[in-house]
Amino acid sequence: MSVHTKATIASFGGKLLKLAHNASTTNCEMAFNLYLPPQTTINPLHKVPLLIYLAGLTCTGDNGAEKGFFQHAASQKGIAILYPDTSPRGLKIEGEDESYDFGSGAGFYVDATKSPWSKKGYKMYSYITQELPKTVFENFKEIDSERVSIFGHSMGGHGALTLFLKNPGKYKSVSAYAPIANPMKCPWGEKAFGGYFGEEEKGKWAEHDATELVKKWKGEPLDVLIDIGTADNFYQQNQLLPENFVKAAEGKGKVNVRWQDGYDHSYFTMATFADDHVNHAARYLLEKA
Ligand SMILES: N[C@@H](CCC(=O)N[C@@H](CSC=O)C(=O)NCC(=O)O)C(=O)O
Repeated sequence: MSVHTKATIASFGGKLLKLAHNASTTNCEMAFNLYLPPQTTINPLHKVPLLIYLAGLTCTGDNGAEKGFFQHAASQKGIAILYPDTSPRGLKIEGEDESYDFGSGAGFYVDATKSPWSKKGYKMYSYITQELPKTVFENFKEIDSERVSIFGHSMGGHGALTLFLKNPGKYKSVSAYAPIANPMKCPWGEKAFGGYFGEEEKGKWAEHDATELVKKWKGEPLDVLIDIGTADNFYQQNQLLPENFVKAAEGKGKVNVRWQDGYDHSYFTMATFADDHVNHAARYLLEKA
């Protein structure tokens, strides 16, 4: 599947590409950003690994690319970063654009099973795990499809944790900022899972809940980095529930939750700790690969 380039922007010696393609899973054109580090132009035969950043509610692929500051360390380490959108767009579903936490900008990285969302294209799990990476690897031969990691923020932190836990071995590492760690138990998750799966389908909800998934984890010992600000208003409103994830992950490896004093839910937090998250992925994409 071809992609078209809307802009090429120099960034930390590499280039940030603003791209779009027609996606069959989501039934619409999807915009995304891709950062190619300088190593890809210095030696075109040198393949670089890929780090996928999943953004939160209301975001597009632009938020992380423009405010996350991830290109700084990615440029030094020689890692490409993929910034997908957070939902399909413009599917003409009633209610699609009515609220910030459901529909447009709030795909929750799941494949909806409830109509009309399921029929129209709300299939962000398939899009992120299959169609988008396939498109990227076909069009950018300088990226190594065997070395992929994932991280994200808030709804995207939920996406990163669940995609990692549901696909042992597919991603070399995972980290998250302020993830929605137990969506079955918080207002954001209840609304999204009720809408995309149906209120009664609690078994389906559990298939996309990081706290439920980690209880069943049988893969390699975990090494998860999580940053949360002590001034995060959504943590204070019980939308994130990281303690539930930490408890459920006992005996499954390391879950390093760093409480960052005075930091909030915003991209100032992502930017401040960006190098740590890219370096966490780099340990698995470069050193342990
Ligand atoms: N509009 C909402 C808050 C929306 C919000 O804060 N979104 C966060 C992600 S929240 C979890 O997924 C975000 O990253 N926003 C984009 C940004 O650039 O900050 C409200 O009014 O509460």
